[in-house]
Amino acid sequence: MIELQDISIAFTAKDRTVRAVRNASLSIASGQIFGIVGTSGAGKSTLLRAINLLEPPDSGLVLLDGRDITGLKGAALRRERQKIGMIFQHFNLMLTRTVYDNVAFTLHIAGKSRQEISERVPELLGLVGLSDKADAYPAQLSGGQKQRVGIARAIANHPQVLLCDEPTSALDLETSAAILELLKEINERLGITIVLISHEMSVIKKICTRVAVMNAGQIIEEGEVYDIFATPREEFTRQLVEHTLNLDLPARLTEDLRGTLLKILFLGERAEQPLLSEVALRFGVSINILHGKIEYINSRALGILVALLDHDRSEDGASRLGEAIEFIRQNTAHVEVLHA
Ligand SMILES: Nc1ncnc2c1ncn2[C@@H]1O[C@H](COP(=O)(O)OP(=O)(O)OP(=O)(O)O)[C@@H](O)[C@H]1O
Repeated sequence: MIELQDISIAFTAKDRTVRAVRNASLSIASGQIFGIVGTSGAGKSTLLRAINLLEPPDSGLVLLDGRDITGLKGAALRRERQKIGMIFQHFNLMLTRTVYDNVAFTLHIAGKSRQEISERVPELLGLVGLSDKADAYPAQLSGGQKQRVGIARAIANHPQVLLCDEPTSALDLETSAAILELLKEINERLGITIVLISHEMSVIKKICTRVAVMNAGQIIEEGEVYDIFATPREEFTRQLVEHTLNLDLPARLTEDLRGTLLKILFLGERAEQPLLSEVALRFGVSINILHGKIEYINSRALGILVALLDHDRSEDGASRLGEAIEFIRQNTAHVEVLHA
């Protein structure tokens, strides 16, 4: 369990002080893949680096399994840091050393014998899928392969925790997905707790179970990834989520609309049921679906539809439309009227 209690970190350069992290508190359960998301400059990196005290907090506490490690220095700090591996956006490999030596170096620093190193490095390279690259230099590797070396190095000393600082931001989409899969596998197979920061909600969605949202140095919202996507509380979070779900309609679709345009959210099994055809039959309204998708987040379905409802010109048409919208409201997670 990692606990951050009321962490604040400020940087002063020349006469300017930047309050990078402001009163941030988090509990991260062991075995979890925990995400921290926010736009550039939100303070994510600084908060992540507080966990292994690369960025010692000005105030607040860092607890690892209930032990306060905030004030540790020297050998005691180095011992704690062995329990926390880290990977970086730009990999931070030693360019003049081979893949084998990059990984071996970490083991050497931790005091492992030659024998232990010669057994452990091939095991690690196998785990990250680089058995055939032991003698290659970083310059000979693709971005994804470099990050695999970074991961092998970070988990070499059997850490409890792996900190990931924008681990896929320098990679293309496909490679990024493969690296996230590898991190997931490491979490499941080795039980290592992962804390990952990203500016992309899509990365968080793929791999994390819980997420904290940061804005201007503060944690503004925290919860299960599914819940944050389904019902974000803060406007800032809602915008991040909407951007990821990509529900923008082309302008021409919303010009000269006749009827009521709804955004409807279905959760869990409801996302797979044909509610709208039932509504059309029951209330005699027309339904035109303009946009829709079902996302699966941690294997739970989240359905989103943008639909235009309209009524005929009969006397009770308008009231039937009202009843239809109310029925949808009662049978789905959330209904937003985009245009009436
Ligand atoms: N060593 C430093 N010295 C001075 N200012 C810093 C330092 N490190 C970070 N900052 C400032 O603190 C704020 C938070 O930076 P941080 O890197 O934690 O944000 P971030 O959310 O990780 O963003 P990014 O993804 O762009 O790195 C920014 O305004 C940044 O300029």
